[in-house]
Amino acid sequence: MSEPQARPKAQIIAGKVIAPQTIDKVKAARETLEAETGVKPGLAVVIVGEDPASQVYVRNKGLKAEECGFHSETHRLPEATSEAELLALITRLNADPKIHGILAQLPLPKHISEKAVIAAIDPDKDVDGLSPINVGRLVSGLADEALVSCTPAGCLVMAKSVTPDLSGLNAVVVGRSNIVGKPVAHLLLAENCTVTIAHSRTRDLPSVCRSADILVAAVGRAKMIKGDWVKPGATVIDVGINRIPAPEKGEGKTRLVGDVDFDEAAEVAGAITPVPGGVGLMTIAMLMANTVIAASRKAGRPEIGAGILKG
Ligand SMILES: Nc1nc2c(c(=O)[nH]1)N[C@@H](CN(C=O)c1ccc(C(=O)N[C@@H](CCC(=O)O)C(=O)O)cc1)CN2
Ligand SMILES: [Mg+2]
Repeated sequence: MSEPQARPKAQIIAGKVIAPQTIDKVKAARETLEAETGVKPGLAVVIVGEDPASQVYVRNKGLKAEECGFHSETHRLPEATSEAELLALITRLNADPKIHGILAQLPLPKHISEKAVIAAIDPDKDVDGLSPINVGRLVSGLADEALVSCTPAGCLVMAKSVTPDLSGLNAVVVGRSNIVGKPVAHLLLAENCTVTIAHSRTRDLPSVCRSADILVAAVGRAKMIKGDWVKPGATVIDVGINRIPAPEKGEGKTRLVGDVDFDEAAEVAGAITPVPGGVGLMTIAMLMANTVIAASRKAGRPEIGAGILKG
């Protein structure tokens, strides 16, 4: 009898491959929408203050919107902007027919309520999918009306790139944040997965994780999920972005790692997203998708935007 073959290492679900595929679909849908209705999707990004990382994300969102052929506006407001001034801008953008998507880059300065700002955005223009109305639509299964937040939506695209039909699979989501854990759990439920949301009080977390065909890690704790927590052949989606010391790169240097111990998990999983270069790269692609989805609904042609997330 021949020796059994060593199991190959996990397939890498690469954001640098899947995000451009999503952007290609966005561009095609934008072209169809404009050719058939004359509507050009418009995205308004609002940033308050000088946070350097936020500046980079906002610049990348504007550049990507231009690359997709959108009308793109970036509103840069000083740190001292009052909540009332920001709300007045949101009101103007809500009423502007050129604008189909509005987002306020987070975090906002401490003197401004993020909750109040997000709630002020017209839910049909809330391309971050963070408003209570859009969360409610998602939970109620109103997929045709909801705008789904970008990181959870990106997780789903990545999981479906490996297993297009998730129906009946066991999904475990580690983390119960409003921004990732809860929405990703509802997206998986809508795909007919059997979903468990695990969190800091979950008993025997390793064995709960080992029950997962789809394991989503969104806790914000570096390398918490070990290789022997992963079911052989499972798909692992790592949402964590944690900066840790990297003395091997030199004194004071750091590197990014996920919530999953990648080297261990990749020996066991069937497929896994890396950090960096995984889910993070999908966030801006899904924002572009949501902008076309919002514009095509407004133009009375929802199927054009909906096509981006099919097949
Ligand atoms: N209004 C919003 N604010 C914020 C969001 C958001 O979705 N909407 N998310 C983050 C910031 N963000 C986009 O805004 C974002 C974060 C990370 C990445 C990304 O590509 N990460 C890379 C690693 C990048 C690195 O090397 O530092 C990766 O994971 O590979 C994109 C967008 C908070 N604010
Ligand atoms: Mg605040």
